[in-house]
Formats: sequence, C-alpha cells, structure tokens
Amino acid sequence: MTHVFNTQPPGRVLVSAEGIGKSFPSTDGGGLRVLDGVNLTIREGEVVALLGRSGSGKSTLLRVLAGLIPPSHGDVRYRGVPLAEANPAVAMVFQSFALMPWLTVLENVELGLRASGVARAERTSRALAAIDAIGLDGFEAAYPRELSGGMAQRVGFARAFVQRPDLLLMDEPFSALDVLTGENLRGELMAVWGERELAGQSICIVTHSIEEAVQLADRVLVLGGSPGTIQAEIPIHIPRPRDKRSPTFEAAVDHLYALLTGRPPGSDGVSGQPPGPLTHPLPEATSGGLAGLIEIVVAHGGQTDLPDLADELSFDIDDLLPLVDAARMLGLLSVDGAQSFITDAGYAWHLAGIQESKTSFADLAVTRAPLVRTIVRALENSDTGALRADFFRDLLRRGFAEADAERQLTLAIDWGRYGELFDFDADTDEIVLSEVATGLSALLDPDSEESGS
Ligand SMILES: Nc1ncnc2c1ncn2[C@@H]1O[C@H](COP(=O)(O)OP(=O)(O)OP(=O)(O)O)[C@@H](O)[C@H]1O
Repeated sequence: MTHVFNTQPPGRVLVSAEGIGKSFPSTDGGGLRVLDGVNLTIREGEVVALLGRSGSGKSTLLRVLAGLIPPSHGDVRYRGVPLAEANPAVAMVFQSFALMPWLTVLENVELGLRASGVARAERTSRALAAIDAIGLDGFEAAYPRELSGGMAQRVGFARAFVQRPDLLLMDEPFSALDVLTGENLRGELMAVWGERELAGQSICIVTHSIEEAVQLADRVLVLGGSPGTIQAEIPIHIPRPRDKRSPTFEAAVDHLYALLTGRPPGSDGVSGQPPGPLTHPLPEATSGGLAGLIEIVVAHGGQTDLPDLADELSFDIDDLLPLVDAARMLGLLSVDGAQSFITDAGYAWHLAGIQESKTSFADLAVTRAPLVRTIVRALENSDTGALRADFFRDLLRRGFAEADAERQLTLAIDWGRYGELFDFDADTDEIVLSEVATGLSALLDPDSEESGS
C-alpha cells in the first residue's frame, strides 16, 4: 500500500453547526442538558478530533452532526443546506463495530450500497476494492464471529469507505481494540485516507485519547463542561506521518492534557462555582484507586508529569484523569498544567497507619466532597441516623442521567465506607451514619463548605 499523505489545505465548509444544544428527558420529568451553544465547522479534506472526557457529550454531538438525532437548539448545515434527516453523504464507524452477525464480510460491506440501490455488479466490485484497501483480502466469505476485533473493525471501515462518503464520522473506533491493534489500524486508516480514492474526504473522530487526537487530527476541538461546550480549538501543525516521540508532538499532548485537567499552568485552585453534589460530582475513583495513585506519585518523588504517568501505566485519559480529579478534590494532589504534585495532606495520608488514614480521609471527604458532606449532613438530621438510599437517588436524578446518578451514589458509599462515615445496608437499601461521623459534626459548619473544590 502506498502511503501518500493528504497535504491539501482544507477546502470549503462541508458541515457547520451553530448554537447546538441538546437535552434528553430525565427520569424526574425535567430535561438533562448535554450540549449547549456548540459551534463548529468541518471543512473539505480535514481531520477534526472531538476530544473530551466520558459523558462530555461527544457521541451526542457526532450523532447530531450526522443528522441521526435532531438538536434541541441550533442547526446543522451540510454544504450550506439545513440538515433535516440522516445525511446520506456521511458514513459512520462505531466503537462496537456494529456488524450483522448473519452476513459475511462481503455482504456486510455491500449492505449500505444495496440499501441505496446500487446495481449488484457495481456493489460487489466496490466492496471488494474497499475490502482489499483495508487489508481484508481473503476474508470476504468469513462471518463476523470468525474475526478478531481488529479484523471486525476493518470491516467497519470498509463498510464506511465503500459508500465514498464526503465525511467519515467515527465514534471511538479504536477504543475496543488492544493497544497494538489500535495503533496499526490507525496508521492504515490514515494511509487509506491519504490515498483519497476510497476514504471520506473529511474525517471527524470522537476520542478520549489525547495521543490519538494529536496523531490523527488537523484540529482538535476540546469538549467539556456540563452541559458540554467547545472549550478550546487547537490546530495541530505537525507534518504526517507523525512521530509520537518528537518534541512538537509531546508539546501538543501536554497542552491538551492541561486543557482537559482544566488547569492551565499557574492556575491550580478552587473553582468559582459554590460546591454542591450536582455541580461538583464525585470523580470516578474508588478509595483504593486513590491510594494507588498517591503511592505512585510518592514513588516518583512527589511530582509527576501526567502524560508520562499515563504512558507508563498504559492508561488512557479516562483511566487517569478521574483519579487525579478525585485526588485534587480531596486536596491530596495539586495540578499545574500537565504536572501533578503531592500536597502535605497527600503525604500525611500516605504515611499514616490504617486507622489514622481512614480518619484523615473522612475529614477530607466531609469537608471537600460535596455529595459525601450532603449525605452525612442529611443522616445527622434524621432521627435514626439512617435514610433510604432513594432519598439521595432522587436528589441526584435532578442533575444526572439514571446510570450516572447510581454511579455517584456508589462512589459516595465507597468513600463514606472507607472513611467509616456511614455504611450501606443492601437488604434495607438504607445508608446508616457511623459513630465516627457523629464526631465530625464540627466540620459540617456551613463556612467549611468553601474548602471543597
Ligand atoms: N438517548 C439518551 N437519553 C438520555 N440521556 C442520554 C442519551 N444519550 C446520551 N445521554 C446522556 O448524555 C450524556 C453525554 O453522553 P455522550 O454519550 O454523548 O457522552 P460522551 O462524551 O460520548 O461519553 P463516552 O465517552 O462515555 O461515550 C451522558 O450523561 C449520557 O448518559
């Protein structure tokens, strides 16, 4: 396969989205706002990455751009014309491959062409060419169950290429694959795209991997906040093929890391919003995970570069950042740009014996983790020191989708149990205050809320 890389400057606007907002109905009957005021354009011939953490609305935005779901506000235009339904000039590649198990590779690839009425001879020759281009030659008669994940995703790509789309939309296409397979397939995708014969003219890829975004994109749009907005647009002017070890590549990765941790260099501190369980959710980190992170940072001399650490641990951003966020929420780590530093409280927690470390964790959780504080306060105000978990579920459903609300409660219970603040009785579905927590009531002084961030 010849590796001719696309070096054309971006052309005319292909897709534009203006003022996009999207809400979903929430379980309490209100609306869950997922996107707000999103503006973006995708031009002919460019690769755009939508980078953001889990839940930032990336997949939702991609589906809106494809015309698969309507926005609640704003509009999407394709070559200047408002999009009212699924855009036929767009092809999609999904993380889950989404192949038809009862069809062969060739039939799966032909499927879209058959639906759009392409004659048999043409669809077979186009499908065979696409299969060949993505390295699946010889597997035409195989069924999806006979293929490895990497091969199955090649079918996903072939099925998209064969449509000769103007725009290829990809939703985390490599994240279900092992690291090496993902790396290979990324390289091959870019080679096929460079040839321009089969691939889409433009690519928009959703990813939560910073390295993947820098590897592939001409522009990275950083999605974040709640509801999600585009928080930064970073052009990547690194010639292709890109060398991950080059200083320019590393500098771009560090810059995006700093943006995603939400702390540009020199600005670690408390956020402006008053902390509450709905505005300051608990990051996805268990007490055990936190202890592991602090241990590793101490082993690095108390300071570490986050992208290097992620690399070392073979973590991607979704694995590492919630841990870092949780450690920062509890004041165990501070973050400046892409550097993290252990704090005095972090050292103290690390060095403490088992009981002492539980007590200091309890102090930090009650003063700095809004949901834990809310639970302790509510339990203290109940006659029996116990409340049905549904009481807190109802509160959380006002700000989160069902699964996220449950996740928040599970995390709070893990943190509360570790600090011996409260316990959860699965039989009665009750959260019960512990004696330790009763002794912490002084920390629940309203003034102490300001210390949470
Ligand atoms: N059809 C839906 N109904 C209700 N809520 C939804 C729906 N689709 C998405 N959401 C919610 O919207 C939020 C954003 O989801 P989305 O999948 O767009 O985020 P994401 O950034 O792609 O996350 P991930 O990387 O985890 O896939 C989540 O809280 C999700 O639960």
